[in-house]
Amino acid sequence: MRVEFIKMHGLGNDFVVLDARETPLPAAMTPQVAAALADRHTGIGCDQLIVLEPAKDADFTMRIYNHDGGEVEACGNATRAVGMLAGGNARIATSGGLLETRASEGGIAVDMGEPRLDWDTIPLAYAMDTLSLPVGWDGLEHPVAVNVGNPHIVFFVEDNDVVQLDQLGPEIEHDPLFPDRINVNVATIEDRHTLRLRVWERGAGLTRACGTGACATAVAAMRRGLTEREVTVHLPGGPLVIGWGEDNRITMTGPAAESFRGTFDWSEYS
Ligand SMILES: N[C@@H](CCC[C@H](N)C(=O)O)C(=O)O
Repeated sequence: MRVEFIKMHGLGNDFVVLDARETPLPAAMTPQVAAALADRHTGIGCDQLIVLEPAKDADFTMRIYNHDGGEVEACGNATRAVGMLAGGNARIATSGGLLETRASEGGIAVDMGEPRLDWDTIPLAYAMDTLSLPVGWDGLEHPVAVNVGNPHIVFFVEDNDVVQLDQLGPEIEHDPLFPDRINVNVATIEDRHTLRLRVWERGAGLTRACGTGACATAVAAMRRGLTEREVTVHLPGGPLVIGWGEDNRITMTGPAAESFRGTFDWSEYS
């Protein structure tokens, strides 16, 4: 059976979107099918596979699968992309919580909800101060841990361009300190309004941008008193504006785009 897909991206973090709001998929999505579709050599190719389904208390549900097929709770860039697909304003149910998008001058703005900061909500394997974990990996030390729907660890360094993230990223992602694994962010503070960020994503590796990584890093910088409560985060794929309001909610604003549409034969992937 042929299934339609939409290829989208947010700052080069790319997605295959399967819109099952009206027509269900031929069978339930599995990690194996998701990984096969995400494969850049033998599938369509993407960092994350997104499945949209009907919802009771929201406009629709967004299910998120990493490049490796694992289902996860949140994806900031995909939230902007599917918000755009829905016309700008949408209430989207995810396993990480309800997210709201609206069309804005800078593209799509998303209310990403409240960050979780306690060690067991990250989650970490042991009780620790999440503002400065007493751990380090080859020069990367004393990170901040933040959960913004998904788990992140943030290192502040003098020059994030020189960090060997392709080597340290997988080591940190799989460290037993992180029972659910972790997304790894290395950031450099430019000034009180500007950050530079590179991200090793759990289950996807190095990506051009990570929306939740930008949110987690902004919150980490604000908790440390390094920046103001609104910052521009420059990722390899471009900038996102992140605010952390007095109401404790995070707002992310940035672009999203559709690349192309197509169809594939479900039986080839299942
Ligand atoms: N690209 C995403 C994050 C996708 C999920 C992440 N890799 C995880 O495993 O939590 C974003 O834009 O936030």
